[in-house]
Amino acid sequence: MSTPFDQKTTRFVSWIQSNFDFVSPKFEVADLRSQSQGRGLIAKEDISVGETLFEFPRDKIINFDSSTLSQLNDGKNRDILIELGQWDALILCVAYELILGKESRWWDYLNILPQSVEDFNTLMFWNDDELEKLKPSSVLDRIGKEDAEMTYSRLVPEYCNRLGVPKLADFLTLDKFHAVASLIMSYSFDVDHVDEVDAAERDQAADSSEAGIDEIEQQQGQQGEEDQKSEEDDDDDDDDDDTRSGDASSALKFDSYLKSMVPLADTLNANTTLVNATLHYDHDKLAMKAIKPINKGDQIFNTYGDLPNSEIMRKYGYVELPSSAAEFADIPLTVITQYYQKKFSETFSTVKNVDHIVERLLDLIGQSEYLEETLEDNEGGIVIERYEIYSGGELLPEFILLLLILSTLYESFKTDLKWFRKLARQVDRPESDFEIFVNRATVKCFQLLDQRSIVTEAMMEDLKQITSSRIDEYPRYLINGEYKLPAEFKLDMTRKGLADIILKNEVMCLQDILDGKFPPVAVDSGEPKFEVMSNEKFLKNVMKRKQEEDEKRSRKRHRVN
Ligand SMILES: C[S@@+](CC[C@H](N)C(=O)[O-])C[C@H]1O[C@@H](n2cnc3c(N)ncnc32)[C@H](O)[C@@H]1O
Repeated sequence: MSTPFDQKTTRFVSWIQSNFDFVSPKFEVADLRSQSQGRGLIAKEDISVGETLFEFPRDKIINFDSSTLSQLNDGKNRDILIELGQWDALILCVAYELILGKESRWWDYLNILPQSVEDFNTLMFWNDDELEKLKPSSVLDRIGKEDAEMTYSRLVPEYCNRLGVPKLADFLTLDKFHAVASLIMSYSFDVDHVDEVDAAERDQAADSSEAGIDEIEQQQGQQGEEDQKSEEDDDDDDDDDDTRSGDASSALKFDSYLKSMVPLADTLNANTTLVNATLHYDHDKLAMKAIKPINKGDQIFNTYGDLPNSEIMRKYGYVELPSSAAEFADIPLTVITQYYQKKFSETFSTVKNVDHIVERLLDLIGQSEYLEETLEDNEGGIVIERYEIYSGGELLPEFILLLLILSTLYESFKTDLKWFRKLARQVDRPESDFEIFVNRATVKCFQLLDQRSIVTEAMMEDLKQITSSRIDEYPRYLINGEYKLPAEFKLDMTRKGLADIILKNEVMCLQDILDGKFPPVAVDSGEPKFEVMSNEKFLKNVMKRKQEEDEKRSRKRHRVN
C-alpha cells in the first residue's frame, strides 16, 4: 500500500509530466529516506554527458515575476514587491502560494516541500546549548537569526497589509516565517534574467567564433559553468546570503537574477565531489543536463556550491562525510593581533605601548594606498576580520601578504632597537618615519610575493604559531587523534555529533598547516607555489634604504669628527 509520502511523490511526478516540456525516462524520483536524504533522483539507465534530464519553460518556476501575489491588485503588488530584496519578495510570494493551498498552480510541487520548523535541521533551529557545541567555529557568526527576526518585523504585518492580503500576516507567525525562509535557503536557485542569458550567449558566440572552438566542446564547457543553487553565488553578492535586505539599494529590481523556486531541479541532492548534473539557463527555458556520465542506479547529484561542512549544515542541515571537497577553517584577525602583541611585548619589553604599535601597524597596512591601487579586485584591503584556511595548506593571498608584512616589520625592528624606539615614539604622527617605513615594507613585501612568489622563514614560523593558537581553541579530543569521523550522515545524529564533524573538519584544515602543507604544490608543475627565503636575505631588500641612510649619516659623522 502506498504511503502518504509515496502519494505526494506520485502527484508531484504527474504534475511535472504535465507541466514540463521534456522529462527523460532515464531517471526516477526516489525515496532516499533510508539514506537520510529525503527524495532524490536516481538513474534508471545509463546517461551520457550533455544529455538533458528535463527541460521546462521559465513560467513553471516560482519567483517575483510568476507568483500569484505579484499579479494581485492591478499591478500594484508588482510595484511594491520589486522594491523589496530578493529574499523578502520570495518569502512573501511563496507564503502566499502556501495560503492558496490547492488553489495554487504549484500545489503538487509545494506539497512535497518541508514547510514547518520541525522539518529543518539547519543551524537557525539549533538552541543555544546546541550552538555552544560549535564553538569556536566562525559559522556561529553567520547564522543570522536576529537579522531574520528584524526582516520579519519589517514585513509582517506592514507589507502584508500593503499587498492587500492581511491574512498573510495571520499565516506568517515567526515560526512559519523562519520555515519559509529556511525552505528558500535550502531549495531556491538564483535564475539569471533572460537578457543576462542572451548577453552571455552573444558573448560566448563571439568568443567561440573568434577562437574557432569545436561546437561540442563549447556546449559542454557552458554546462559546466552554469551556476547551480543560489547560495553558490555568495562571493558575488554577500548581502543576498540571508534575509537582511531592506534598504533601497538591495531592491531586486537592480539584480540581474531572480531568486526562484525551481521544481524538480530542487529535488536533486548535492555532493561536492559526486556532482554529475547542473542546471542550464536558456532564453526561455531551463534544463538540467548531465555533466558526467551517470550509470544506471547512480544518484544524480547537483552542487550547492563550494561549501565546507559548516556552511552545508548552516544552509542545508546535513554534512558530507568524511569531508566536503571545499573545507576551510579560519583565523580571526584578533588571534593574529594578539600573537604579534605578545611577540612584540616579549622582544621589545623596554618599549612602551607595543599593543598600540601593533594596532597601528594593522591600521597602516589596512589603509595602504599602494595596496588599494595595486590590488584592483580587493576592495576591503588585506586587513579583514577573518582569513580562511583551506585544506591542503591553501591560504588566502591577503593572509600570506599580511603575515609576510608583519613578520618582516618585526624582524626589521629587531635589527636595531634604538631605531625602533625612535620610530615607536612617532606611531601616531602622520607621515612620520614610522609610517614611511611601514609603507615601504608593505610595498617591498607585496612586490617580492607578487612578482617572485617569495615568503620568508619568519613568515612560515609565525603562520605555524598563529595556527597553533587557533587550533588550541578547539576541543582537545578533536586534535589529539581520539575522535574518529563517522562513516555516513544520518538524520538521527545528535547535534553534538554533527558539531564534532564540522569542528573536526576545521581542525584538519588547520592541522595541514602545522604538518607543513604550506606552501602547497602547484598541480601543473609539481613545484611549491612559494619559495621560502631566509630572513636575512629578505631583510636586505626591505632594509636597503634604511642601511643607505644609516651609512650616509655615519659618513657625515666621521667627516665632522
Ligand atoms: C534542494 S533539497 C534536495 C531534495 C530533498 N532531498 C527533498 O527531499 O526535498 C536540499 C535538501 O536535501 C537534503 N540533502 C541534499 N543533499 C543531501 C546529501 N548529500 N545528504 C543528505 N541530505 C541531503 C537536505 O535536507 C537539503 O536541505
